Amino acid sequence: MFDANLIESFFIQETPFYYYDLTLLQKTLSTAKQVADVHGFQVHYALKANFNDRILNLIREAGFGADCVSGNEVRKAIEIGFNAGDVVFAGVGKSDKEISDALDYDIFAFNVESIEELKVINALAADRGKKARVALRINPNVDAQTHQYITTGLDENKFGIAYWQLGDAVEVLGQSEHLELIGIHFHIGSQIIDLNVFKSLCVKVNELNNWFDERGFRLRVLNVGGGLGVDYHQPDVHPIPDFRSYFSIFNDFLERKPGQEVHFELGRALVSQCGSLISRVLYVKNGLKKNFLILDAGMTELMRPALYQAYHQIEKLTAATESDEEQLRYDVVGPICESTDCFGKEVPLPKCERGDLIAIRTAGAYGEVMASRYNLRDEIRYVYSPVLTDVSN
Ligand SMILES: Cc1ncc(COP(=O)(O)O)c(C=O)c1O
Ligand SMILES: N[C@@H](CCCC[NH3+])C(=O)O
Repeated sequence: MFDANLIESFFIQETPFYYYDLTLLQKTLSTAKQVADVHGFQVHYALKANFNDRILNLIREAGFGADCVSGNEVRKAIEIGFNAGDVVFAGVGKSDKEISDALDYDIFAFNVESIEELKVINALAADRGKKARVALRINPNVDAQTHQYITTGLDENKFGIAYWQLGDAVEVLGQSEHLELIGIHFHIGSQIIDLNVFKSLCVKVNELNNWFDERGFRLRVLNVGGGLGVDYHQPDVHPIPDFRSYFSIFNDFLERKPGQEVHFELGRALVSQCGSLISRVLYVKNGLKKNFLILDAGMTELMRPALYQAYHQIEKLTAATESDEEQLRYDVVGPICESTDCFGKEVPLPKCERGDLIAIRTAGAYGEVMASRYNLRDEIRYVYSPVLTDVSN
């Protein structure tokens, strides 16, 4: 990802910053879009993964819709130029104001997460003399086989409507003149690597699709959410996720009824690999038990390692003139006043010194967006590679 010229250009930048390879982003988007189109699938990009303006613009231009989790994300999507008719809004705690604004924008659909929320949307739509399109987010109790902190589709998770409440939900829908049920929605978790998990999801979606059909609801949309994982260990081997295998599973295992649309909400899979956090070594501290590499970036810039003990590949970016020397092992840490401010332990790296540049890879998703000002840190900066003019290259 980093050639000598690019690394030279990094040396004159103030660090830390996010580097976004927009060429890789465009290739990722066009691959995903082409494969989705083959099956007639629609993809809404989950803004929560990264809502950087340049990135959102490329995603909109590539023909994706937007999946939002807050009123501000809905507004952002509209400001960037996504059609309101391509915006969906999920979230367990939508406020009255967020719902009202989304109704005023006339978004495509609300993914509704509780029976109470159905009633609130109905009342707010009634105030406006409108009919709100809703999909029921159902918790299918499917184990996503991912980190327990990012599993969302188990009974113990707060997300979605439980099976046992579906009868009540249907009753409320029957009494709600200002709601139109357009579909069912699922999202079982994030960074899912075992694609068999999605087969299990399809089984549940098929059962529920039949359940609604038997009760006279002709669902227009089956929305299976996002969750496709990326290769954090070998970003250069798998810079683009295997969208072909992923979409094929849904093509093969989902039983679509005539006219039904299948929607996805991918976040991480589209934007992770195009982003890296670039940082400078401030100090090399040789302790009794460990060697520490103290960077000018910390958990405030990328909190995934501190929050989930997430692995990110760490690389020394060497100027063209330098030769690679002795390999050492370092605990790579930041300047924040927390012991969890650590990007990796015992990381094998060429010998480092003050001023060296370090890249923390696969940071395009849930990186910049989760940055904080803790310790009154600076606002995060970013640098972009040029965009491709011809995406087919
Ligand atoms: C409802 C919903 N849709 C889509 C996503 C995007 O997930 P991912 O980035 O794993 O594709 C999330 C985040 O987990 C989500 O909560
Ligand atoms: N923020 C998480 C994933 C949660 C996705 C949203 N439900 C991550 O960094 O992996």
